[in-house]
Amino acid sequence: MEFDDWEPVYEAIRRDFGYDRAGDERGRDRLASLLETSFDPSKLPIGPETTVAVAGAGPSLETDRALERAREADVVVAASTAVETLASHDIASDCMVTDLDKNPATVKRLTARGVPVAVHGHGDNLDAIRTVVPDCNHDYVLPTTQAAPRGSVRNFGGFTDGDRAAFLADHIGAARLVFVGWDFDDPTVDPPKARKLEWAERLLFWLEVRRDERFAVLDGRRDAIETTALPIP
Ligand SMILES: Nc1ncnc2c1ncn2[C@@H]1O[C@H](COP(=O)(O)OP(=O)(O)OP(=O)(O)O)[C@@H](O)[C@H]1O
Ligand SMILES: Nc1nc2c(c(=O)[nH]1)N=C(CO)CN2
Repeated sequence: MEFDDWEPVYEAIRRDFGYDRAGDERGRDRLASLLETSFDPSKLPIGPETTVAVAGAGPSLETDRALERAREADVVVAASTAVETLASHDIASDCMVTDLDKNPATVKRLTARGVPVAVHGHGDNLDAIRTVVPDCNHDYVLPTTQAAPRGSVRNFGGFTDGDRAAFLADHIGAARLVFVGWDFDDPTVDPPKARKLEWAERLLFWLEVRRDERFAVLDGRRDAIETTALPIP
């Protein structure tokens, strides 16, 4: 995903949530100032033959079906707390994607063990960046932004941790994406999180159109997805 393609969608998200672009750029610049280099995403074992399980943190992640599909995948890219849920079932994540708002100890531990973590900087996690990133093994931190990329900080597209995981796997050239632990209609989430999940759903729809793939997680939902903000013909 080139930033030019992402930018109009980012603008729509930013307007919807009232995020300040300058704030997101501060998040990006804080990451850039702490990290001169980035983990090279092409080192992830993802390629044209690879099925990637993109794990979200919805309650369905602990169902037998979801765990089985995560085990069957070649590679697991997990969003935020999905890493611990999978680990509690002896499933290791090959990469974590996070904006550091829930489980910083996991971020530090994974990077220390050589598991890459895509750390997202935005206008509302400046303190977390300052307190967590210096304690990570920088060789395994992949800094990301939703604003324009700069220095070591990349933008692969995506907004919530889970859909950014999907855009990252897409960028590296995954053959197939399967989604586990995705519950768009989860009644246990608060209204702001529900709105974020609405955007996540739109973004996954955009991604499947771009990839010319059909994500089963969207089956039965496509007709109701609001697509006006998406550059879909
Ligand atoms: N029902 C759900 N509840 C939470 N996350 C979900 C759900 N369904 C899908 N997801 C995906 O799982 C990701 C990880 O969720 P989690 O609640 O652990 O992290 P988070 O740090 O609050 O996420 P974010 O900061 O992106 O909102 C979400 O970003 C979202 O993309
Ligand atoms: N400025 C800003 N950007 C974000 C935020 C957020 O709370 N503020 N949350 C995200 C995923 O939860 C992704 N991006």
